[in-house]
Amino acid sequence: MSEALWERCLSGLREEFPSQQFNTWIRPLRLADCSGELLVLTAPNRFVKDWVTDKYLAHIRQTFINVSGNLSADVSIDIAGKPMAANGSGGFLTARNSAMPVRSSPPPAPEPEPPAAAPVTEPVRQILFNQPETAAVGDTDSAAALMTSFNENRMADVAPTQAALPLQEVQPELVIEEPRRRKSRKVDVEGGVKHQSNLNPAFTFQAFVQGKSNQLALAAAQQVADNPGGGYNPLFIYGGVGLGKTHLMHAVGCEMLRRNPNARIVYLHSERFVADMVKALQLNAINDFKRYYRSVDALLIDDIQFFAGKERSQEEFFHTFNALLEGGQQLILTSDRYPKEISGVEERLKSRFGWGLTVPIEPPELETRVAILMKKAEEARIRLPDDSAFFLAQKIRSNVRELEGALKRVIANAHFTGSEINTPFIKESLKDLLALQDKQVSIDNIQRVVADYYKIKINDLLSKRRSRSVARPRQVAMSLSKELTNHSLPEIGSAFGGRDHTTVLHACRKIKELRESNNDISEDYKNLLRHLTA
Ligand SMILES: Nc1ncnc2c1ncn2[C@@H]1O[C@H](COP(=O)(O)OP(=O)(O)OP(=O)(O)O)[C@@H](O)[C@H]1O
Repeated sequence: MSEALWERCLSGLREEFPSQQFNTWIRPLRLADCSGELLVLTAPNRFVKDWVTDKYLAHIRQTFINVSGNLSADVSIDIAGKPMAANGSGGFLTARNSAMPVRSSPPPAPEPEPPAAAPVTEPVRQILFNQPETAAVGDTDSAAALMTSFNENRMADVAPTQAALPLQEVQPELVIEEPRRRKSRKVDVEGGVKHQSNLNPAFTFQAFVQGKSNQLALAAAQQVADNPGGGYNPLFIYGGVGLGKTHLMHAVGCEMLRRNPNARIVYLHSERFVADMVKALQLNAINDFKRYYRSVDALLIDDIQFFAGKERSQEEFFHTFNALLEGGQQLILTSDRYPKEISGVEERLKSRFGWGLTVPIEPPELETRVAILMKKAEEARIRLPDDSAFFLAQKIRSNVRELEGALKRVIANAHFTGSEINTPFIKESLKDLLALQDKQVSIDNIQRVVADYYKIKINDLLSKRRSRSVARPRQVAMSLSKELTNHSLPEIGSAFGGRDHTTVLHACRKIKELRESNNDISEDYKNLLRHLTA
């Protein structure tokens, strides 16, 4: 009975929350008890408990009151620490202790330790790394030789060779003329393996601007930096391009290194992991590869979606992942989408991605974009008037990388021409970019075209009317706005008569569903898309 009540609450909550929020916060909750008026839930760890209590408890309580019909019903949330009610959905189970990540399936048997590695032979060294035997790698330690070289190879595409710099000596700064370089930092560890962190010392927590769109990801990253290998392992950050995932991941690594300069932290892009593995396989050096990646304190892998379709790499990563988790070493992963939505990646990996904490990062809203610009200007030691920051933030909405790129262009122009930065100067410096932005489809334009197409008034789209003849075109227009513009869900909601972002999300889902099941809607949508993007 109590389970049925909780299931009904869950269905209600699933309808009300965007899937991201539901999957991250509500789904991991487990029913512990439901006696009379009190629904007792457990959260997999303190972070989830605190966040849900703060943000969602009132909502859950209201839903419980609605489904139970008991006006004085209450909800409490505890941290999972005892066996919980059986419930197959979601990715959490109680782990060794309440602070540990919780698991959806029994942990896999640990893989046997790789046998002692054979030395890297001279031909191998030369073929792979183009290095003579005298290269500065430990000749007697093949793992060190191989992996140092892997990393030197890796660094070749991102940075010229540089002496390692102590982190605290590096001031974050906005480099105008040249993209900022990553500093490589070699760390000696037992067995002689040298790790190169590849961390960008400019990507710190201090340099990261907090906003509504990223506060959760930032809070989670700070928790991980405070307690690496603890309860939030792996930390999985997902969201669109240029929104700060890599920055946050580096910030954790930088903070860990600041606290413990001997920490072995390795950052790499997933494609590099694949490339290294392929090389290791070709050279019969896979055991060195395994030993290297399993001997880190923290492994940070960016854009994990690039593992899609690469089965052998997934297999290797799967074992590395398990070994690191078993060893209490921290994993941080990023992806452009929610783990379960990454296609071409094995289910067992996807489910493991959700064992720790999965947090979204969203496009920043206007205020955050302005704050980011002010911060970047401050770092570059230039004066950016408020109205100019506001103007730029209004014009460039897509992502932070583009925003930063636009500011860099303005700064460079000002530098070369000796001009003062103000709004007219920005307009002049970015006229090509701004013209392109203006050509992009706007919500206004979408509303006008959709209203014309369905022969209704624009005001109807913005009104509260719910008749099918108006509600459906409104949903189509919302869905097109999501697809064709860079506006966030709340921004779209507000452009449609001040609606909530959940209404927009519901509209997008509904239209997606209808386009698959209803030929008329599918045809209408295609026509409108064609018209708007012609
Ligand atoms: N909140 C923020 N505060 C300050 N800088 C930010 C913020 N968010 C993003 N940035 C900056 O924007 C740029 C792009 O961020 P980053 O590379 O982390 O994006 P990403 O989400 O990893 O993108 P991709 O998916 O393309 O790898 C970086 O220079 C980063 O410092």
